[in-house]
This record gives sequence, structure tokens and C-alpha cells, in this order.
Amino acid sequence: MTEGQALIHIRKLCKSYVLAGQKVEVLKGLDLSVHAGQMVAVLGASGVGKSTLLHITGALDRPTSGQLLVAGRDLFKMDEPALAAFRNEHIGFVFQFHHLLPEFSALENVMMPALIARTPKAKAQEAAEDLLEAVGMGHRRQHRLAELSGGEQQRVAIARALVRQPRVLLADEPTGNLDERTGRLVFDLLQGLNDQRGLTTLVATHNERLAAVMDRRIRLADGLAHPVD
Ligand SMILES: Nc1ncnc2c1ncn2[C@@H]1O[C@H](COP(=O)(O)OP(=O)(O)OP(=O)(O)O)[C@@H](O)[C@H]1O
Repeated sequence: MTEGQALIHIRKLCKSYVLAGQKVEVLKGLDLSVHAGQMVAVLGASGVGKSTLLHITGALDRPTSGQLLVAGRDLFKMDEPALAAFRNEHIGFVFQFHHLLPEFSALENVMMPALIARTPKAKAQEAAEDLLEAVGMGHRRQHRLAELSGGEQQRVAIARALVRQPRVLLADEPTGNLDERTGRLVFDLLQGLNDQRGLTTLVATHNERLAAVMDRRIRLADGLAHPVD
């Protein structure tokens, strides 16, 4: 795939849930193409479906109907083991509440996904140390997570999401529980990593000011993605 071509193609994506016997249609035929290397802000009111869109794009959840191509692969035609393997290899996730392990060091937390994937320990450690440097946490790598601030923990979470060198990074409200200044630092970090590491990144956020620094913005409304600007 050449640079500039769409890496993520979403076509006519529908997702509905049944809540208390009532069908709730969240995504209603959403189309979206994201080019390799782009960093896209996903804006929209609370409950509009931003997390739903990110979860489906990362193959954590299946749509009710519609198509998702990532790097030319038709994801929802895959069976569960193939989908899980694709997700583990190509997709990194960062969440508002990061799910790091508080009693383990920053380095151990970042190494973990690589070790689970059976990367040799020395190689996993090298990759984790490199990423902790890249997110400005190299000097704190031996510190336990519980000893780090919220912004520092989120940096470690970003390093962990990238340790297996995914092509796509999906960040769901990564600055939701950080103050404005720390949130800005995390956004700048994500933008830098996106550019330096050839990532393609989607960030769901409520913060319009932070979204303004990104390559492109879309707004979810009525189950569809609308361009902003
Ligand atoms: N697993 C689920 N089961 C039932 N309904 C769900 C489920 N996940 C999400 N929903 C519903 O889908 C709608 C969209 O939720 P989603 O979390 O995607 O919105 P969001 O835009 O990310 O919201 P927020 O900005 O508040 O995080 C909501 O009405 C929610 O209640």
C-alpha cells in the first residue's frame, strides 16, 4: 500500500444495541476513509457512538452490518481467531482509564503485550525502553505505576499500546481525566508519535481545542460521520 492511500475504509456501518427490550440504533450507515499517516479527531456529543466506532474499528466488537477494511483486509469476514490475531498485531489501544497494572513497573507494563506475544525478553525490553524514552518516561522506567501521576501513567499506556508496532492507534478519550495542560502534552505526544512512527490514529475526544491541532476532524451525529471545518 502506498502512502496516502486509505488504510481504513468503513462502509455503511450499522450498530444497534437492544436495551431493556428496545432497539437503540447508534451507527446508521456510517462511511469513513482514513489515509495512512493521518491523525483524525472523532468529536460528538456524549452517547453519540464514538467509543462504539473505535471499538468496531479496532475489531473489539462486531457491527450489526457494514464493512471494515484495514490495509485491504476485510475484517468482519474473518473468524474470531483470525480477527484476534489481526487486532493483536496491527491495532494499539489507549483508553481514558488505562488498565495498567499498578504494582508493576512502567517497564514491565510496557513489555507485557510483547511478552504475551512471545517476543524474546531482550527484544521486548529493548522495544519498551525505546518507547519509554520516546514518551519522555525513560528515567522513570523502574518506578511502579502507582508512583506515577495521571499524565505520566497515560504516557506509559501510550508506550504500551505501541510496543508491538501496530499500524493503527485508537485512543478513546485519552485525556478525559487529565487537566488541560497535561491533556495538551499527551495530544502533542500522540501527534509526534503518529508522524515519527508512521501510525494512523483515531482519537475520540470531547475537547475541541485539542482536536484543532490534529490533521482532520469528524463529528458523529445521527449515526453518521460529518466532516468538520
Ligand atoms: N454494550 C452495550 N450495550 C448496550 N448499549 C450500549 C453498549 N455500548 C454502548 N451502548 C449505547 O450506545 C450508545 C453510544 O455509546 P458510546 O459509548 O459509543 O458513546 P460515546 O459517544 O463514546 O459517549 P461518551 O462521549 O459519553 O463516552 C449509548 O447510548 C450507549 O448506551
